[in-house]
Amino acid sequence: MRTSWADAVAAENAASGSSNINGPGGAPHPGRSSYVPPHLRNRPPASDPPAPSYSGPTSGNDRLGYGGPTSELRSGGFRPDYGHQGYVGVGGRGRGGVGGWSSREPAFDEQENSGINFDAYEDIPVETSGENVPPPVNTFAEIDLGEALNLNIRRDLMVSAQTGSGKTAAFCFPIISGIMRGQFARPRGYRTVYPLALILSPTRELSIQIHEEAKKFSYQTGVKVVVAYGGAPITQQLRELERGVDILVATPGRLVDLLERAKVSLEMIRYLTLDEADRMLDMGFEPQIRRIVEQMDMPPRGVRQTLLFSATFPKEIQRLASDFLSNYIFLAIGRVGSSTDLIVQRVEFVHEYDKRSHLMDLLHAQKANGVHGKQALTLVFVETKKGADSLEHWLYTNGFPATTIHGDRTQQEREQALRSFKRGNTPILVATDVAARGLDIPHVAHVVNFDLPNDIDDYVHRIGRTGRAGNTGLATAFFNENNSSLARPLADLMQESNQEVPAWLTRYASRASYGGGKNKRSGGGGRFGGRDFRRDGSFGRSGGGGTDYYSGNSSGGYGVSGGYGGGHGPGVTSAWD
Ligand SMILES: Nc1ncnc2c1ncn2[C@@H]1O[C@H](COP(=O)(O)OP(=O)(O)OP(=O)(O)O)[C@@H](O)[C@H]1O
Repeated sequence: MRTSWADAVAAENAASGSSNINGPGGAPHPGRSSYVPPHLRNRPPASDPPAPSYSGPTSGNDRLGYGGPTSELRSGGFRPDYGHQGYVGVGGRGRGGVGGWSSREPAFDEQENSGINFDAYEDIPVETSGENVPPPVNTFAEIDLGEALNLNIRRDLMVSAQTGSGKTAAFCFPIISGIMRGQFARPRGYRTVYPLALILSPTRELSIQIHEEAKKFSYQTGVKVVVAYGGAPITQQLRELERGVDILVATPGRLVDLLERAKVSLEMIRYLTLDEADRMLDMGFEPQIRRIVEQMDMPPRGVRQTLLFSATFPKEIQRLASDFLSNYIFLAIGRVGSSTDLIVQRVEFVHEYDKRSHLMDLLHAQKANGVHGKQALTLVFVETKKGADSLEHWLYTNGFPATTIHGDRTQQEREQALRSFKRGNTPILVATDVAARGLDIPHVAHVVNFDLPNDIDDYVHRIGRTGRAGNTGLATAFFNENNSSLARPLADLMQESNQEVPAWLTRYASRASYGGGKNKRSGGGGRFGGRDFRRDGSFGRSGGGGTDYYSGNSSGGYGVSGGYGGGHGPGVTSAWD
């Protein structure tokens, strides 16, 4: 029988009687040698990367802090003869000081997360706003399935909850419960089906995942869940629909197709959920969403119940979203990487031409420190589809089994890539932003932002692929001059999440302070978890006068050049499908 990486780690943990080999407060494995990247050998500990005032690969602007001659790095590929002398940390900016993994950092050999840290839940701040907010429920046991749930599901909801906190269950439970309790007399169409609930999500893989979760939750309830998404044969999906559907999970494009063919009617929709709602209402999806919600036969707001969920909720998007909601409650739960410290974030200064060798160094270190030399599941985000293919190829030829997921691959290839990654067959997944949101992949130990996104919210979602459900994770970002516009929001986010912000990033951030752009944040004391825009008195429907957290202007110009969610300059292929 094949054993996956995760199984191997679990077995090792069981054998050692510990689920946390080198976790917080734990000591590194005695006797386990560690890999030293070539450019760090015989070098003093890391120092600061170049000050932002320099530009170009001059000697003063070089990665001296990373150990010297870049020519060595540029030519550096996989060299199996490297000695193992104790890894001192690429970039060496761990929270425990210079070099090495600090005792608070999740080590790479901590590949299997240590189980859910339930204590951390107590530290997660929860805020609500809106009228007549129902009292909170702290445990499932205390739920009065009658009154409390009925009250909870009577109101519309906009939820901003940190990644991996369990939003899927949060919107599925009331829907399933409501369907079970309701008496719905549905029309009998010859070829048309009338679902009671619609869950829309921005990617096919996320729809598949929500469908799987919703099916588990509705097991033995009689509630039928069907999924419809693009890139897969529609005939099979139609067959499933014809067998009956209560909850339809769909991507917008395929749903529009089904509506146009009159295969689905939204007339009986009682529950509408937009997962990753901010993404669903940005430039890319908004027209399709408006068409589905406002121009077909869906009951109006106030008649249906509408639930919007995401980890991020820019104010301009909240304003758009309020068109779909009626007298709603805003609920903010936690902040990404917040006081619970689940995701350790590192940012390293890496020139464009050094990125590959730098990644290779990280992967070697990870492998050397890993269990039985196995690679921890690592998700590497890049900007473009072409970039994803090319990096995957390069990794593969350098001895690291990798696969890739992006919009130019067939749906079959995409699903196969995800499966292979989850099983540890190809423990490195090179991805565009198509994998940034919602995907719940157990055991992702490390997220690498090989190319940083242009938008801080995309960064938040990407790093959220690790550190899920109370587990710990590590996120490393490669930063260089091309990412200057992200310096300030990144520094703010890291500071807010109690991460160590490198001095050079702070310098970049202070230079970028007056740069404007959609990453500009208003006022002090940022709130990355989201804040109800209705509480900002100046934020009117007309869009005048308010300082938008993102747009930096008051003309409602969200999604200016580059566009939210894609954020690509002219001539660059969109990473989204
Ligand atoms: N009460 C719970 N106890 C234990 N695990 C849970 C609980 N609720 C959810 N989970 C698990 O936590 C993981 C993350 O949940 P989910 O995918 O719904 O997160 P999310 O908040 O939607 O994240 P994202 O913002 O990335 O979409 C899942 O594996 C889920 O099964």
